[in-house]
Amino acid sequence: MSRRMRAFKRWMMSHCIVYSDALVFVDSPDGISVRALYDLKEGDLVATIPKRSCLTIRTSGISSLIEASGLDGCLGLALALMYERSLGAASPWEGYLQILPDRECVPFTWSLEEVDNLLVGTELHKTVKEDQKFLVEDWKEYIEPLIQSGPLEMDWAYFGIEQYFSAKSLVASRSFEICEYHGSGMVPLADLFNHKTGAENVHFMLASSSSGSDDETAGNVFDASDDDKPPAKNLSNTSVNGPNGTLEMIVVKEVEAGGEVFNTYGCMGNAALLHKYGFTESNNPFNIVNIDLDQVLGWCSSSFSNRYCRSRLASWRKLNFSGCTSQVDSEYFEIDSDGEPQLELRILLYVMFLSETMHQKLNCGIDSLTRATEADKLIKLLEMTRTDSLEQRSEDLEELLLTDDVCQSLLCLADIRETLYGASSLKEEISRLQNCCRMKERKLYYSLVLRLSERKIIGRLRSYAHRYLNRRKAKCK
Ligand SMILES: C[S@@+](CC[C@H](N)C(=O)[O-])C[C@H]1O[C@@H](n2cnc3c(N)ncnc32)[C@H](O)[C@@H]1O
Repeated sequence: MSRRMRAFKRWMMSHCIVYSDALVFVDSPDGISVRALYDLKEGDLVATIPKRSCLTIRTSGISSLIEASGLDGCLGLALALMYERSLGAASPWEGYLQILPDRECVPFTWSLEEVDNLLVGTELHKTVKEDQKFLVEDWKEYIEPLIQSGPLEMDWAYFGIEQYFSAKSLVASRSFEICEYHGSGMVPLADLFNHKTGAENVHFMLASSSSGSDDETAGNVFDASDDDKPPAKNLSNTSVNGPNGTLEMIVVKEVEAGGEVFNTYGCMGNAALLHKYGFTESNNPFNIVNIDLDQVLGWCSSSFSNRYCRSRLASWRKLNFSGCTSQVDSEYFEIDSDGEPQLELRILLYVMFLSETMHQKLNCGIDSLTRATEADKLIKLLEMTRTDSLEQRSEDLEELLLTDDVCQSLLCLADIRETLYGASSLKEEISRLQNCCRMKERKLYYSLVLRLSERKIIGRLRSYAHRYLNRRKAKCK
């Protein structure tokens, strides 16, 4: 066992963190992971972690300054983390802090050149640039004034912009939402488990019956893992609120002796995994690709006049359709991992290609359509804009949107979306990934996995459009 792991184990013991002797902590050049020494069975309680041992804005030595400055959330926690790190051996969390990496390799810590080279075309490119801008703004607005005139002597060496980025990367990738009182916090031990999409072995829970809990409720254990769960990494149900109490770690899926014990950080695609945690997975079923509304409109205006496009877009909007919106204020459509484009995009393209007569008919009846339920709206739209009667079963209705024009425009949009990745072909990127070492070229490796997972979805969008073009051809024969 490594020296830092031994020190961490001693620290856990002195902070009443108790864990099963079936858990083994493996410290390798790839980071720390947790393995099972013996078989773990569903329902086994494998660790208990007192809330008091967690580093939160309430437990940190700088809590009064954080409260007085009105800082909360991730920013407050990042300041607490920087402060405890600045204390070195004098911090009550020293034994825990020494096992943390200096920073997590999340894209907002990359250089601008790396972001531009590795993420261009991907769902993260714009977002990461915005993140970097916002982080600098936050640091200038909230942290810098504390260094210059704060009541504590805060040293630039520990509270500078670099240290802030490092702390934020650790907060993003390792913090858990504990309860309303503590907010999110660094939870020692719980943050040693790696993620596996849809295949986690443990869940973290707030134990409502633990001694010292402020809010003792009927002895139940709160489990944040119900069907419409927040990510299991999130313990945000506040039924057990207050400074004291215990977090528990329970096995939800058995692990054989020797196997790695995984947690889940939630159901998310590779863009979100890379964004928050600095890694990606191959074959992640939650991957998606987005196509911006601006790209769709740009392509439409290469075929139609601007006036024509505006009027078709206005009809689509009058029907109360819209794309998704992001933190960078763009409107976009999702293409799911099977290559199926969001229904709203198919409807927009359908409306774009309506004949002038049908478009006029639609506009005359648009008020009745807006009053229809979501389910009826599509039926009414198709009834109003088609010459033949609708005999299809409802599951086939969406297929009626996929006219030849709509399918052809999906193919064009796929090509346009793909150009954003730059000059390298898909084949070249596959061979780059094959020759890339994950350990030595982490940023390149994970960004290539992201790029390829997105480009594969674009390929599936093409197959989707071809499939419907072929079906229509076959029907016409
Ligand atoms: C909560 S920590 C997990 C413990 C971590 N491995 C360590 O060394 O302390 C989260 C970080 O672990 C790494 N990680 C977790 N799951 C991973 C996975 N499936 N593949 C690669 N890295 C992973 C990522 O660097 C992530 O930001």
